[in-house]
Amino acid sequence: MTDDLKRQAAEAAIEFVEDGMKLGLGTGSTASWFVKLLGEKVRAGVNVVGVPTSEATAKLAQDEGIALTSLDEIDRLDLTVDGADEIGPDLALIKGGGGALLREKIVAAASARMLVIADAGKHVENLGAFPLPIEVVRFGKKASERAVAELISELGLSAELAWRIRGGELFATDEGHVIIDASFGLIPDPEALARGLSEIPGVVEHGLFLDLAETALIATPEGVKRLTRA
Ligand SMILES: O=C[C@H](O)[C@H](O)[C@H](O)COP(=O)(O)O
Repeated sequence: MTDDLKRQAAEAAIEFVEDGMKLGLGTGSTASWFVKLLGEKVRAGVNVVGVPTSEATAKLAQDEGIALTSLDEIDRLDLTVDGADEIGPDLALIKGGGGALLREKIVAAASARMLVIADAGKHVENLGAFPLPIEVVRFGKKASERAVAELISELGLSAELAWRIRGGELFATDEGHVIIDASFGLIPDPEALARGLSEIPGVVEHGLFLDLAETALIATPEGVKRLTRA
């Protein structure tokens, strides 16, 4: 059921693709549907070029026969289509459940437009039930963790911090960094938290995507809802 909804959101996003576009290609199970459907469009003759937001998406796009480039080769992307872990008020997002947040944010910021696609379960009244990914460099990672904890307490919040582990090892992002997952339950002021996290030297990026998504396509059992940021 959820997978069906993810596919429906991706199908709706395909309608935004025009011949000649430079596209940011998101990461995750929902964005993968978009990449697969884009592959069908390419095989049907539509000419696009993509910038993938992860090694996994690069591999999938290559398998689908989608031409790829990098942000070093082009000036600007027309459109980025990506999934999210949570979509809150004003299309504020939590992303990074798959660890691709850094490249995803760079690609979204280089795009004229970011379109986020999701099943209805991701649409929330307030951000924070999904643990917020915070990407830190390996050097001094314990000091970075302490700085994150201090910031959280200065902001009057509380959160459980956990290093992301996969296969018994610290999870490594495509850029070789590690991730702290911060379980807040509720993030009452995402802007203040985002600002504070960005000021910590060892924090490379965090999963709060604020003022980036312009449109959301949310697939519900009653059809795909389109939300636009005011
Ligand atoms: O790092 C991963 C990305 O931010 C994903 O877009 C996000 O986790 C949503 O993934 P999914 O569509 O698999 O739920």
